Amino acid sequence: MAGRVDLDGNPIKPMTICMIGAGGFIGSHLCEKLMSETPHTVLAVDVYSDKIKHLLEPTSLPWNGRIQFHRINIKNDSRLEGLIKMADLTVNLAAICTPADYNTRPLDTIYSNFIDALPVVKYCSENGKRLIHFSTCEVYGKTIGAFLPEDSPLRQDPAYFVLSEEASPCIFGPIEKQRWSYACAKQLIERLIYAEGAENGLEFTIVRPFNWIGPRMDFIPGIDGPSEGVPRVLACFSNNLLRHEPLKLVDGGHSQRTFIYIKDAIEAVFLMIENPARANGHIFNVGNPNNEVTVKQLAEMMTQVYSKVSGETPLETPTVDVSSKEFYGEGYDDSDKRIPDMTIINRQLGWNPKTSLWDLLESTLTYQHRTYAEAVKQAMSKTTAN
Ligand SMILES: NC(=O)c1ccc[n+]([C@@H]2O[C@H](COP(=O)([O-])OP(=O)(O)OC[C@H]3O[C@@H](n4cnc5c(N)ncnc54)[C@H](O)[C@@H]3O)[C@@H](O)[C@H]2O)c1
Ligand SMILES: O=c1ccn([C@@H]2O[C@H](COP(=O)(O)OP(=O)(O)O[C@H]3OC[C@@H](O)[C@H](O)[C@H]3O)[C@@H](O)[C@H]2O)c(=O)[nH]1
Repeated sequence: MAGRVDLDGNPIKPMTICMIGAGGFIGSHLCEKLMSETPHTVLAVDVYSDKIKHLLEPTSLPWNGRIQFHRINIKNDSRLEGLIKMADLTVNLAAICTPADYNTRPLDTIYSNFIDALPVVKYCSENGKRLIHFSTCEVYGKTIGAFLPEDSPLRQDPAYFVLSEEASPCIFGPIEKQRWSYACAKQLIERLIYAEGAENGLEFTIVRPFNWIGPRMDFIPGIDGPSEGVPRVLACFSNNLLRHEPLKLVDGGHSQRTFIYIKDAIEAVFLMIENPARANGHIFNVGNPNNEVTVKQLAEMMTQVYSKVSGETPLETPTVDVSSKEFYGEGYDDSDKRIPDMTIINRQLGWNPKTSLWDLLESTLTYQHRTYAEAVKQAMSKTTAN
């Protein structure tokens, strides 16, 4: 840890970071790396702490005293401003961010992603504190290419699908497609933060994650989350594989995504944290353009990788099609394709992702199997006995 320098060769001073949503998937990985590799202190704010319990106890851990957990719901807790004032930097990760909620709980989604984030922005701006805010690749919505005729050669032209922070428009569906409640709320908070920067000098960085995946993402229904809950695709497919049931392809699984390993993505956030002069005032795509697949291809790959890591033979029919209405309910819609333009993050931070989709699935599914296989087996035998 001694002699750590930033990208311009300046020594990095220990800082205090108020991390809101620290108990979630991304927060837990950030906290882990901050504790093991830096001298920084974290004021970890969340309503849950299960995913960072291993960092909080026992008190003999080498970073004891550098991480404090504050069980706070930011909707209604006056302690928040004090914590932001105590810190040099606030990282805001708190949000409802699972698509199954966007069309079924649109009010909670909008409140969580816009209204609840407002005081955080205000406290940072009023107290002259730096803010790193987590937005989403969903602010781009659909690609321009999605509106071209199916057989148009322009669909192959990157100008019609690569998503660029400074050039791409944000294209959402109609209001009755409540899927876009999340993207729209995230877009508005981005605009507010940008305006605070322009009018009041707020030092900010906005992160747009493109499908970060890895261990500790979401939950396995009925094991460490509600039986009827619908997590994001990694956990949905993991659950199907653990239960030896077909993976469900929503509307045929034709949508395309680029997946990035959480550990690669965290490196990018670290560079932002420790290089304010290069990160302030910027919006960054953080993804892996080399890891693009259709959801159907993802299902096929996960089936193959899971068979390798678990030693179980895949089902003869490993996937089944399901309509989005049946799976998510009324008001669902989808992003067609998400390839991040990497120009700005390359230029400002010299960062590039490293891990291939196969490798990241292998380490992630090894973790899923080790963590959940036994519990799922027990839960299934109990259900059969009943
Ligand atoms: N994982 C991805 O690929 C991805 C993609 C795009 C955007 N993001 C954004 O990154 C952020 C973190 O995502 P994640 O994947 O870690 O999700 P997550 O659900 O695992 O983490 C969010 C955390 O915020 C906490 N939280 C929510 N509301 C809160 C409140 N009112 N008070 C206190 N804590 C609250 C939750 O308890 C949870 O621990 C979110 O803002 C999300 O929109 C993530
Ligand atoms: O079991 C499933 C689950 C999901 N899917 C499909 O898989 C794709 C990816 O679904 P995810 O649940 O991971 O969520 P999305 O990629 O659509 O959105 C995510 O992207 C960025 C973040 O802001 C959020 O974490 C989330 O909104 C979608 O096309 C979805 O319809 C399936 O085909 N089967």
